[in-house]
Amino acid sequence: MRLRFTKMHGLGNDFVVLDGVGQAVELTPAQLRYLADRHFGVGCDQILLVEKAGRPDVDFRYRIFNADGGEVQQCGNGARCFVRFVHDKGLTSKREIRVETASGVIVPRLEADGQVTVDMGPPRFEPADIPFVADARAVTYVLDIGQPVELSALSMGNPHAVLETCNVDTAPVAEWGPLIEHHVRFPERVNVGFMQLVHRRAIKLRVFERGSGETLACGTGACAAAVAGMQRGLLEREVEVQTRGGRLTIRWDGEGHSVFMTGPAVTVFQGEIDIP
Ligand SMILES: N[C@@H](CCC[C@H](N)C(=O)O)C(=O)O
Repeated sequence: MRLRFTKMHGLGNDFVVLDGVGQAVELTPAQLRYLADRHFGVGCDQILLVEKAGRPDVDFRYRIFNADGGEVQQCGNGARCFVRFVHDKGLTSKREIRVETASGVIVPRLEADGQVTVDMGPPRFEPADIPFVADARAVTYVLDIGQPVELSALSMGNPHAVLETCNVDTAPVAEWGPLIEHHVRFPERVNVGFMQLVHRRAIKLRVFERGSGETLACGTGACAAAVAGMQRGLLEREVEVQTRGGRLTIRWDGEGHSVFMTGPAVTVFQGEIDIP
C-alpha cells in the first residue's frame, strides 16, 4: 500500500499525518509501528489520521496512534498540527474547527499569527475517569514504585500523572517514567510528567509519554501539569510551560472549565511511502 503523508511537529513532538479524507487508510498496529520507526520508516512520536466527520455537529474526526501502534484518546500538540494540516490541504477554510476525537469533541482555532489555540475540554479528577486505582479523589496520591512518590493524577481525555521535581534536567525521567507508566494502579497505563516550578506563572516540564517514551513536548501533559500545579495552589490561572522543544501557554479558570492551550504547529515535509 502506498500512502501520502505529511511530517509535522508541535515543539518537536513529531507526527506523521495521514489524510484519510482523500485516500483510504487502514493500518494494522504493525504497519503503524513501521511508519513511526525512525530507522526503517518515516519516524515520529505519534501518527495522526484525519477523517471525514462521523456526525453532523463536527467538521472532522481525527484519530491518534502512539509509536507503539496503540490508539489513544487525545493529543494536544497533534490537535494544533491537525488544524494546520486541514488548512494547508484546503480541506476547510474555517478558523475554528470542531473535531471529534476518541475522548470527545475538541475545538481548535487558528489564530491570526499562525499559532493555534485549542479548547481541550475540562480536566477530570475522579479516579475511575482517569483511570486510576484509589479509594477516593485527592489532590495528590502516594504511589509505591519501590519507593514512595507523590503525584497528581488526572485525565485530559488521556491519563496523566504529574510529579514535582526541583530540577527537570536531573529528574529520573528514564528510570521512573516506565515504572509509573506501567504501574498496576494505572490500568490503561499513563503519561508521566516531571514539573519544575519556575515561578507562579511558569513551569519547566518533561514528559515520559505512554507508548512513545520521552518526547520533546507533550501538549496534554502541559495542560495536566498546569492544572495539577493550580490545584496544588502553586500556580496562577495562566502559565507558560517550558518544554525541551519550546513554550506553550496554558489557561484554566478552575473546576468545570475547559483548559486552553496555545502554541505553534509546523509542517516539515511531505512524501509517499510504500507500507509492507
Ligand atoms: N504527545 C501528545 C500525547 C499523545 C498521546 C499520549 N502518548 C497517550 O498515550 O495518551 C500530546 O501532545 O498531548
